[in-house]
Amino acid sequence: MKNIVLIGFMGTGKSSVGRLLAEKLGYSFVDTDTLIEERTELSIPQIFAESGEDYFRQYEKKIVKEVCSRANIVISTGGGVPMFEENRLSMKTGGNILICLRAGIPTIMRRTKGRNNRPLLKNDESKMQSLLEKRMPFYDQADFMIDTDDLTPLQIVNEIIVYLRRKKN
Ligand SMILES: Nc1ncnc2c1ncn2[C@@H]1O[C@H](COP(=O)(O)OP(=O)(O)O)[C@@H](O)[C@H]1O
Ligand SMILES: O=C(O)C1=C[C@@H](OP(=O)(O)O)[C@@H](O)[C@H](O)C1
Ligand SMILES: [Mg+2]
Repeated sequence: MKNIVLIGFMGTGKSSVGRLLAEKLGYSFVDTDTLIEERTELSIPQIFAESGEDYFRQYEKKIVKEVCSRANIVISTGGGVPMFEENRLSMKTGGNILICLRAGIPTIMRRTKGRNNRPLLKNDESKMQSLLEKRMPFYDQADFMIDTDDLTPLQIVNEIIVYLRRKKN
């Protein structure tokens, strides 16, 4: 069976929704950031600080390729993953289903405020807006998109399950 891959900007809920979706579907769950942290034994901010973003992106590409070639897993990606052609190819391999979670800037600010685990998020609304705009065309390549502003993680999971059932029939 194919994998279900969640993409989207930071704070849209990929990690939390992915875990819950996997539970509901009886699939395994992999979060690419968590796997990178486990393999390197470093936190994401430590990797950025010690080795730089380019090193992180190379490592991320290897991890994305590896997990996307597996089966029956829900994969939550980091927000930068769809920006790279190599990752887009890895994610589409074997007919994986790509689901994009969306949220507006106020929601993203609210959900990520007070956390310092995202080195690219500087609590600057206009920078966030321009990064989101730059990335939007790549997020839009997903098979299915959900606006998460007014939904709980459980409601989002239910919407995804309805979509998957409809797609199957
Ligand atoms: N639909 C939602 N409603 C309210 N809070 C949410 C929702 N989705 C995620 N969150 C919260 O927002 C924060 C960021 O979510 P996370 O899953 O880490 O996002 P991402 O992996 O996309 O960066 C977490 O504290 C999470 O509990
Ligand atoms: O958008 C990005 O470039 C990033 C998003 C983060 O993951 P989340 O989207 O899960 O926050 C993490 O991979 C890293 O901080 C870089
Ligand atoms: Mg995440």
